[in-house]
Amino acid sequence: MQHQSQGQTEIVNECLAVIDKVGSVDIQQLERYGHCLILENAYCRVVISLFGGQVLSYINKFDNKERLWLSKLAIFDGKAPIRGGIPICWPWFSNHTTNADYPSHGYARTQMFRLLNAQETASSNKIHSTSVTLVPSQLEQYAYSNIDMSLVVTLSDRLCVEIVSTNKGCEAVLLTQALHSYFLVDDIHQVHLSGVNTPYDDKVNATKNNKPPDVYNFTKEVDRIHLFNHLLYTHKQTINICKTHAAPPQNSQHMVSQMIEQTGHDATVVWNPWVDTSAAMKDMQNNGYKTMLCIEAANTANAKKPLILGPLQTHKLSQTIF
Ligand SMILES: O=P(O)(O)OC[C@H]1O[C@H](O)[C@H](O)[C@@H](O)[C@@H]1O
Repeated sequence: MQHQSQGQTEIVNECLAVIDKVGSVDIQQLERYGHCLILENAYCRVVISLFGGQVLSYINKFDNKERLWLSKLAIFDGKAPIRGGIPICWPWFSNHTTNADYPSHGYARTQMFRLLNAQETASSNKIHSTSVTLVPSQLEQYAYSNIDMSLVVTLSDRLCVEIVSTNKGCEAVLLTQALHSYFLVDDIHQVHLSGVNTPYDDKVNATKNNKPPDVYNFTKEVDRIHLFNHLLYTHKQTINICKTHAAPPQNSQHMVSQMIEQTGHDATVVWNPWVDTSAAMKDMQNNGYKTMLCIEAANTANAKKPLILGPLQTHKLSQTIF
């Protein structure tokens, strides 16, 4: 359990004031996770840790199944990044491009977030949605103070997570980032992906521009950055995680177990650490890799033309999970 500092008490009190009249949002101190926002409506329930603004659980009441994987050995000490759910990698993805001493995947995932706003709206199809806007509590670190970031989590009959970044300075800034979602799967050996079909850079063997697989299944460690050429960031990509029933072969049947949509990205990262890398991670069980698959909406430095945020420009990166 996290130790509660004075800063945290302020953050929690602020949350209470913001959600005062919003019935579908609650704040609770959960046994293992610490302070979390809970959004619940007739269709779905989501749990968001104030540490890292990280979604930890998302259940769609359509089938009452958990969609996200959270490591049984995840560390909740208020310092280390939490292994699982939807970590927010911002304002850089992977290693920092110029400073090797900076932490991997940025600093948003290891700080407390404040709740700025919570609201309920009825949309045209009568599905009520609840939306919360969170912001990192400390933006001044690592010379990124000129970029404002907010995290907008919207729950309707689906979950949408969006990172909104605005450059309020007068110099252009390279922005790399990811919604590093860990999806829960029954058995990675019986999973294949559809909709991820652009060439990829392979971080496992450091090769570039590899042809995407015809049948995207999993038999070894995978750490791939699939790149797009579009530069307008308006392209909506639909990805399906499918369950493969391969026996007997003549009756092969593929079932979609998870649909994901993403926009604002120039890459989709697909990661499964497999046996050895799982075993080497202290916050992952040895067999943890069997029930997880990361599908990440990302902007990466691998892009032909990486995302440069000009003065007063805003960029939105989003992932919707059904
Ligand atoms: O262990 P973390 O810092 O959370 O990173 C976990 C993984 O994130 C991404 O998917 C990267 O492509 C991987 O190379 C990395 O191992």
